[in-house]
Amino acid sequence: MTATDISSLRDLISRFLAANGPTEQTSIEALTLEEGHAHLILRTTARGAAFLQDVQKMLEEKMTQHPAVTGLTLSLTAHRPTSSQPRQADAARGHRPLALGRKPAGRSAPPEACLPDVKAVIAVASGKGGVGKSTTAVNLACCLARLGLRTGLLDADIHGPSLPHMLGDQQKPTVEDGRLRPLERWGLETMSIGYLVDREQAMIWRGPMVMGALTQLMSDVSWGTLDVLVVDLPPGTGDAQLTLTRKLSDRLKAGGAVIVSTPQDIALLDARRGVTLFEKTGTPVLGLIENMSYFCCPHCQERTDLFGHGGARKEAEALNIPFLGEIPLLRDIRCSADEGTPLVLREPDHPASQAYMTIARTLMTELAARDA
Ligand SMILES: Nc1ncnc2c1ncn2[C@@H]1O[C@H](COP(=O)(O)OP(=O)(O)OP(=O)(O)O)[C@@H](O)[C@H]1O
Repeated sequence: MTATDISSLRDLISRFLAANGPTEQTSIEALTLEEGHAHLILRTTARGAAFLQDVQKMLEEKMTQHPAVTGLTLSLTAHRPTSSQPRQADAARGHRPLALGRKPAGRSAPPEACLPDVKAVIAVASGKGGVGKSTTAVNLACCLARLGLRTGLLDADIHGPSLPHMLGDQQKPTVEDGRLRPLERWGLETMSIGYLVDREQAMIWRGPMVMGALTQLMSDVSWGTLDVLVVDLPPGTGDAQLTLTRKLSDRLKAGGAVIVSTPQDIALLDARRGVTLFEKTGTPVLGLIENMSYFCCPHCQERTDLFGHGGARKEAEALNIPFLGEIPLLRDIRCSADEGTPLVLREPDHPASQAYMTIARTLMTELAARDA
């Protein structure tokens, strides 16, 4: 080992942190090199730790490409959070190292158990945007709460959070004991990035920032004990969805994914991609919902199949997954979402509310079967 090796290694780490941020919160606490084995301790904040967990593997790979490095031990220490600062998951409290111990270079530590007091997660997904995924997630979560389950609702759509609007809540969450308290709304524990930052601000976040924010919404929120957490995933089947599904994989095994689609061929094609994504990550698919299934004229009640009809049922059969039900395209559903009171609460006897309730009962039965 030479002083030049240490110095060039230090440079490499600093450049990596500058490129993958947040540098203002992360510094090299210690770096040693003994017979080719590098020991690196990074000091960071709760927010920095969340980012670093996502880029840790890349950093390890970069370091082991350095000619003087044959092995690596990487530890993170977190600053003790102040009362106004949300903290990273339990393992990062105080100065306790996040990832300790020798491990082969290039291998990440096993992920922390995410949401330890949440029994099951139901991820509501769609292959494309605008098909009514959030509307479905909100109404289903309210139904599950009405059925007696302790239910949470997490808006994981960082680029287009709609929960504050759909739940009619513009408050800011408070911080208690270093963690964000979910907002209690309509009997649900709820959290959304939309409660914390301006929509425009979150819109421009790039990949690592999005993943950092998502990690914090799961780990730095005192969700408490929940029977089920409904997660409104971002639309599409990209990296964010894949990473989230992997992070939640434990809890998703006790729950699963619900895919929302409209009846059109193009939307169904995207829904098929969604099924493939969940199969890839070993997430059980609870089924497919056809939203905007048909239009009912509010005046004469005549039914029109605007986008065709029954496509999702056929697609579900072809994919060998359950078909959970159909929700009509209704002005009442749109209006109640815009007014901040989900239809199932505003008009529980409405036929569409009953359709949501039937789907929620099927989901609850499925969760109970997994729990048995
Ligand atoms: N069944 C329905 N009948 C009438 N309007 C609906 C229905 N489902 C959703 N909508 C309306 O369609 C619009 C889009 O819905 P929503 O935000 O739930 O879609 P999304 O798939 O979550 O979109 P994205 O994820 O791209 O933001 C909203 O105005 C919502 O009120």
